[in-house]
Amino acid sequence: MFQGTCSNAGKSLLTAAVCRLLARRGLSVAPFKAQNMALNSFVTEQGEEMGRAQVLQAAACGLPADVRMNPVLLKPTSHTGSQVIMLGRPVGRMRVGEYLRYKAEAWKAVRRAYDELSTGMDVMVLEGAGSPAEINLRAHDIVNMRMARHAGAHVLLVADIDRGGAFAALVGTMSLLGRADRARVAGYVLNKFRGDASLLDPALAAVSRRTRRPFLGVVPMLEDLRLPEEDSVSFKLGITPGLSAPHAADGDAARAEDCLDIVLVDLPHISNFTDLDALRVEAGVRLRVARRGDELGAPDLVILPGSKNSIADMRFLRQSGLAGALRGYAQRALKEGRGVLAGICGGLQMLGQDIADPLNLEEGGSEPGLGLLPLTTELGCVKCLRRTSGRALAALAGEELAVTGYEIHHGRSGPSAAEVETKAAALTPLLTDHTGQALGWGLAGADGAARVWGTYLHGVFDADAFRHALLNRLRRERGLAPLAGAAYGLGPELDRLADAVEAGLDMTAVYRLLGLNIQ
Ligand SMILES: NC(=O)CC[C@H](N)C(=O)O
Repeated sequence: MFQGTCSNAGKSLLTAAVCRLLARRGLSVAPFKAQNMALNSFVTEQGEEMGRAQVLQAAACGLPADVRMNPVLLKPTSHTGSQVIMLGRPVGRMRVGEYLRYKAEAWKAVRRAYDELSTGMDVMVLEGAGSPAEINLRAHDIVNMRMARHAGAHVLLVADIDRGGAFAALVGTMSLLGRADRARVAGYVLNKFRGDASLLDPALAAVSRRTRRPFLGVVPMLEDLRLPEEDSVSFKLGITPGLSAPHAADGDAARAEDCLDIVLVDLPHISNFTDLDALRVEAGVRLRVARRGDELGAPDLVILPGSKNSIADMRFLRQSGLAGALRGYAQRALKEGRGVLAGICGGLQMLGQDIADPLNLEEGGSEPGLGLLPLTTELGCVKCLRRTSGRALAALAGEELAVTGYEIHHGRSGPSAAEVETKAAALTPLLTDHTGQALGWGLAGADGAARVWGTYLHGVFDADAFRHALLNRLRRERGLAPLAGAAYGLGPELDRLADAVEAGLDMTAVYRLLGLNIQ
C-alpha cells in the first residue's frame, strides 16, 4: 500500500505504475482506494461513478473500471460539505459532522468492496489518502492505516521531495504513528526528485538509521506524462495563466504563432477537467487558463468546463469579469466567423439563460446564466450517470463524426420558455446520442459553423477523428496548415510511467514484500 507524507505526493501514479508492472508479469492485480475526495470522476460501463485515479489504475491492470476499487467518493460542493457517492451512487450531500456519523456504514461498505474485489486476485495495490499522521483524523480513518490493517498490507511511505521537507516529513510521520502502524511501514519512496541522486545518499542513510527503514526507491519527477489527473492540485500548478501545457506534444519547440491558442476557464468548483487531456496530447496546441476577464484574450477556442456547483461558479464568472469577456468573445465569434466557445456539462448550463437548484443539491436558489444559448437548466434529484456515444453534427467540426464519453449531472437542460413560445433563434441540437436524443446545442454563425455550443458529454474531445477535424477547422480559420494529429490513448503512456518507476523503485524488494518469487 502506498501512503503519503502529504497530499499529492504522487501515490496515485506510483500505484498505477506498480499495477502495470505486476500486470506485465502476468499477475492478476487490482487497485483499491477506500475513499477519494475529488471532482474528477468517471462513469463505469454500469453507469456508476468513481474516482478517476482508480480508473487509470484499473486500465494499468488491464481491467475495466469497477466501483469496488473506490467505494467512497466525496465530491466537495463547498468548504464544509460534499456529495457522498457510495459504490457509484450518490447518497446525499453531507456536512463534515453528518459524514462522520455516517462513517461506520461507509467503513462496512469499504470492507465488503475490498473483500469481494480481492477474492481471486494475485495482488491488490492499495492507495491511502493525505497522510496517515494527520492525528486529528485518525479516530475516523477508513482509508490509511485502518485499511492497511484490514488488508494486511505492507506500507510504503511516499514523500514528495519537490515540495521540500521530505526527510522531516518521513521522520515526523513515523514518530506520530502508533507502534503497530509503524511496524507496517516497510520502507520509503522519495518521489518527484530532480537532480543528482548520489547527492542524496547521506540524507537517505541518516533517515534510515534514525527510523530503521530502508529507502526502496528514488523516483524522478516525471514531466509531460499524458495521463488524467485525479484532483485539481497538480492541474492548477501544471497550467498557469499565460503558460502552455507542459504536455503539448511538441511543447516548447513549436512557435506560439503556429499553435492554436486554447483557453480553459478555471472555475472554483471545476470538475472533470480531464476533458482537456485529449487536447493536451496534440502538437500545435497551446493551452492556457483564464481566471479573470482580462486574461481571456482572443483565443481560437475557449472551453467552459464542468462544475460541481454551477450556480456558485456562474457568480464567480460575473465577479471575475469573465462573464462580460465571454459574452463579448462569443458575439464576436458569431459575427466575424472566427473562434469557438464550448461549454461542457456545468459549462453548458452556464451558457444558458438560467440555472435553478430548487432541491438545494449544490448551492440552492437560481442564477441567470450567460444568456448565450436559449436554454434553461434545473437540477433534479435524479443524477444522470451513463457512458454515452453519439454523433457530432457537421456544424461542429465540418463533417458528422462519432463522439464518445460519459455523463455526470443532476441538471436537465432544454429550450427556455421564451424559446418555446417564439420558436425564434432555433436552439439547434448539435450533438445527439445513439438514440438520436440531443446531447448538446449551439448557435452557428453565417457560415453554418457552430460558434457557441455546449454539451453534457464529458470526454467530447477524446475521439481522435472528431478532435482532429475540429482543431483543423480552427487552424484553417487562422490560416495555419492542418496537422495529422496524435492518437489519444492511455496504454503507451502507462508503459512509459511503469518503465520510469521501475528504473527508480527497487521492484525486487517490492516483489519480496508481496511474497512473489520474481527477480
Ligand atoms: N459535471 C458537471 O459539470 C455537473 C454539472 C452540474 N453540477 C450538475 O450536476 O448538473
